[in-house]
Amino acid sequence: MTPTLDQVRRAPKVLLHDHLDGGLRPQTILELAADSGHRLPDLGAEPTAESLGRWFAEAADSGSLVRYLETFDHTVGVMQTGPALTRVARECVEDLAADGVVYAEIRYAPEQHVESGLTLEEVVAAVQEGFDEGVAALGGRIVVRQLLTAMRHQARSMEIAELAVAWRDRGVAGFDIAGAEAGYPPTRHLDAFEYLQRENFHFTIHAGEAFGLPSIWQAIQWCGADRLGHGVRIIDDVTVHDDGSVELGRLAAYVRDKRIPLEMCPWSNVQTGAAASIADHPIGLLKKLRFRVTLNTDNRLMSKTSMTHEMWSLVEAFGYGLDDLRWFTINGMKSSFLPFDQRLAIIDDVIKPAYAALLTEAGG
Ligand SMILES: O=c1[nH]cnc2c1ncn2[C@H]1C[C@H](O)[C@@H](CO)O1
Ligand SMILES: [Zn+2]
Repeated sequence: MTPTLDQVRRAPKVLLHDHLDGGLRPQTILELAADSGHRLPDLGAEPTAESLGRWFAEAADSGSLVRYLETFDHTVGVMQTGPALTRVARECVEDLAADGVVYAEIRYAPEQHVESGLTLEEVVAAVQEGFDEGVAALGGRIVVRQLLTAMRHQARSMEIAELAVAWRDRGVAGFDIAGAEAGYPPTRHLDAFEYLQRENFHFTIHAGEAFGLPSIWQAIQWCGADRLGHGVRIIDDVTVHDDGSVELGRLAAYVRDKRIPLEMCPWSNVQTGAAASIADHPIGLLKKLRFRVTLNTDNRLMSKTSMTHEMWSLVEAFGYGLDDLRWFTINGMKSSFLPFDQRLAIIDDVIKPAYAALLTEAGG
């Protein structure tokens, strides 16, 4: 049964892959740029929230991850003070809650926010302050955790991993590496991943987005990633025969057997050229094959998206019903870096009852 857009809006959502510096409100960027003197891109006329938002989406719509990433200069550029980081973090929580998100893990790279003299510690504290303010203002309707990202072309991953562990009981649930994938394999940061494993901590790795199976293989078999950021290229290890039968290669079989979560971000992949369109996105087949697929936004500003938009696009492209959206949502919650009892509580007390009510309303 096809849900209405309004039902999708109201459905509870879980978001594991969303970049803090990829989700700013355009109006906030304008105001923070005016405060800080950061030079925004030349739009030919005085920028408005609308024209700036359009610029991000168009510039990011490049077919290349490297060019997509260039737009972040103008979000990271205005996130260099404590108050700016706190504001962006608070607004992020407000926007996600308004979109129906009940649990979110938000990532960013602390090392990119020290240009004006903040310490790494101060960066994490400022973001946490914004999350706490946002969650408190919403009466705890949403649970939010930080993931600390290290940039894969830099050499600070060990330091960031230690920072994440130091904050593990104060709002940081995990670690990640991001940035241009080709030329920067996950094994470059093996020491950081080994450290995190020794600390019994959690991490995900952006892998299989702009680069293929070797990146996914390294992330899992060398680095021990709990989850894969994107992981779309796992489809290269899946063969569909003429008679419709499907054969999994060794790596794809391992990922499915071990229930390794794929943090899929369909619209981001269309923009960077990792998928030709939503209808052609491997998420359709991977879901059918029962991989542990989760649905995410990646960068709400650059991809002009939201969880509602991602879900609605899948409803339109694949005819998904509320039961399919519930499956993605529960997969997301099962795959989160929260302690098991807290995951279960959100599934049993929040997600299941809300979907049951929606299904009853939809007559199913
Ligand atoms: O989809 C992505 N792939 C790789 N890196 C990404 C993606 N989206 C954002 N980033 C980078 C740019 C940000 O500045 C950084 C930290 O959030 O992570
Ligand atoms: Zn990402």
